[in-house]
Amino acid sequence: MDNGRVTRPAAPGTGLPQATPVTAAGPITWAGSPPEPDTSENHYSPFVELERDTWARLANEMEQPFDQSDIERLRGIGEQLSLREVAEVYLPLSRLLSINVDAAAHLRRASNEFLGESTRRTPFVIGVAGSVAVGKSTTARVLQEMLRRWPNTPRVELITTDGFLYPNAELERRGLMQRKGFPESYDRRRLMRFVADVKSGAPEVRAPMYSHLTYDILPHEEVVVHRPDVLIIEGLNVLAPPRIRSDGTAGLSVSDFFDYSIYVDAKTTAIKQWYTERFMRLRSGAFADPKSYFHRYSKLSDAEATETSSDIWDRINGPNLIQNVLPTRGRAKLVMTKDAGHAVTRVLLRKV
Ligand SMILES: Nc1ncnc2c1ncn2[C@@H]1O[C@H](COP(=O)(O)OP(=O)(O)O)[C@@H](O)[C@H]1O
Ligand SMILES: CC(C)(COP(=O)(O)O)[C@@H](O)C(=O)NCCC(=O)O
Repeated sequence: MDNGRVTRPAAPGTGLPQATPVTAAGPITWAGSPPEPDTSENHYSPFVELERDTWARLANEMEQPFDQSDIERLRGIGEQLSLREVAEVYLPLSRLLSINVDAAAHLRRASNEFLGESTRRTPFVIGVAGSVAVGKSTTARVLQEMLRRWPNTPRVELITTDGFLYPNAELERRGLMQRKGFPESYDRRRLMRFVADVKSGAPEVRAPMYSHLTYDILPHEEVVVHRPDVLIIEGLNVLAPPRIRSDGTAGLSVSDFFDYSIYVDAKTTAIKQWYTERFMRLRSGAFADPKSYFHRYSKLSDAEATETSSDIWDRINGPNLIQNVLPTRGRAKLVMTKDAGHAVTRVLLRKV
């Protein structure tokens, strides 16, 4: 995990435009008032659905901020990310997020004025949820890099929730080694405290770190978050609903502290395929390192590797997706749906 700590400064005039109005993209059919009340099934959905073409048109006047080397650096193992995908999908998304950051600042100022308060700006927190292997990390890294180039958000930090998994020794003790990634495999109280501290404006908040290499928490490492303009929190369960207490009342959930949330979505069959393909790549890459927890898998034949990854998926990641992750999709403010080739084909936006 590199936390995307890429120190490339926002370059005024060479990156993104100062504040291109979204309407510069031309007529947006979904934004107009329909002549007749919408009585379709969609009427009852909390989301407006935008096909890729409509979404991509929003980027019309915006300048491509990345070059090919940025793409190579930001894309995860096995991910298909192109300059076109960045321009047509992620650029409008970063602009929408930037608009939301401005709106939150405006609301805070107006509320302060009304209440006679003088509260300080705290980080704008964005949650990125979705299955294992769906490409959350790439989405989060791309957004981090893009948001840094908008004038109102130069300081964007990123953390992944795997740091809040219990260490393997504790998972063993709780009988959860085969449940890694399920809600109960995380120290949810610690994660909640972390997000609450960030959102209350604490100057320095620390998070533990996880290593995919050792498949365990790194006991002597941590990520330190210093009151950024934006904090992106990426992880499987970031949209999980609150737990119900024994007296029947609901507690808080991490997402109560989010200012915005994104769910990265794709068909389960496609995600399983991506997981398997990534496993094959890791076999000759990361697993070849003797320090890798999965080193024993580096010697597997193609057929054995396919069987092993399929088994891990069917026992752990697949059931977790169905039981815990997918049910949180409707809690997101925005859902990005990918096709089997990793391209985003539509965007669902919560109605405002
Ligand atoms: N066993 C592994 N060894 C090394 N890297 C891994 C391993 N498993 C996953 N990764 C990397 O960790 C990151 C997070 O993966 P994951 O949690 O599946 O989320 P996503 O694919 O949605 O970003 C990805 O960049 C992936 O390539
Ligand atoms: C570490 C993960 C639980 C993801 O954690 P996240 O950052 O989403 O909280 C996942 O990548 C994982 O390792 N799952 C366990 C099963 C497997 O090895 O694929």
